[in-house]
Amino acid sequence: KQIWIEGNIASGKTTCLEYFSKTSDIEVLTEPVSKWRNVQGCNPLGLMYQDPSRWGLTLQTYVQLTMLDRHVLPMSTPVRMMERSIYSAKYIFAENLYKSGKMPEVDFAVLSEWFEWIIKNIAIPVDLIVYLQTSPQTCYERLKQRCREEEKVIPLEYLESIHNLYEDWLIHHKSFEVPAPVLVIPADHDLKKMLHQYEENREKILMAHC
Ligand SMILES: Nc1ncnc2c1ncn2[C@@H]1O[C@H](COP(=O)(O)OP(=O)(O)O)[C@@H](O)[C@H]1O
Ligand SMILES: Cc1cn([C@H]2C[C@H](O)[C@@H](COP(=O)(O)O)O2)c(=O)[nH]c1=O
Repeated sequence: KQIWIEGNIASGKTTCLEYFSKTSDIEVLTEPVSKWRNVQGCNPLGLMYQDPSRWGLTLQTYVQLTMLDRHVLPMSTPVRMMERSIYSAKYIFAENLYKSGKMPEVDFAVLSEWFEWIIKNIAIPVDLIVYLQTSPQTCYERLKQRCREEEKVIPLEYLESIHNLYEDWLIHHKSFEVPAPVLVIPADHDLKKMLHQYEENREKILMAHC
């Protein structure tokens, strides 16, 4: 079973995965953010936030590669939970850069051709998408609390755009094809309630498509 945990920046994906990582026979793959912050001594994530028009393609190309690298890892347990996917990198983040006028058309076209080639030629199986649905305001507060250096420049409006793209994709089915059933978990609640909800949904999540 392959399960993707999707949601806005600082919605609680890593915290959710940490919780499930305590279960035996589950492999948890977190996002390779450390790579996005340091590739051979360069920081494409930081560069993108400083100057998205110049560095958006650089970051998104690297995100696409590192996500693909995660997707093709052989499974070592019956269940794999992965933080986001090559799909959300493209449908949410690259799309946001392009739609907001910060990614030039030619950059978006090249990235899109790469993406289309990958999903046509390489199997990227998924059984369930768990969407942690938050308000942008909650994410904004959690983002400030987490205090990742590169993200200090993120305004609330950025989280609103990411939120709207997620909602159009996974809730309203208005933008792109959704590759698996979606389980929506309301995620504005405090940690105690979130852990309770994860427990309540444990079977639904781990038995995806049985
Ligand atoms: N339910 C919650 N209530 C309050 N704070 C939370 C909750 N879940 C996570 N956090 C905190 O919010 C920040 C972002 O959470 P994280 O799990 O890293 O999100 P993501 O992986 O989606 O970016 C972290 O500082 C984390 O400790
Ligand atoms: C997938 C993806 C992510 N990013 C950025 C967004 C955030 O600043 C970090 C990921 O952190 P999170 O707390 O796990 O959401 O990376 C991006 O710019 N482009 C992408 O495709």
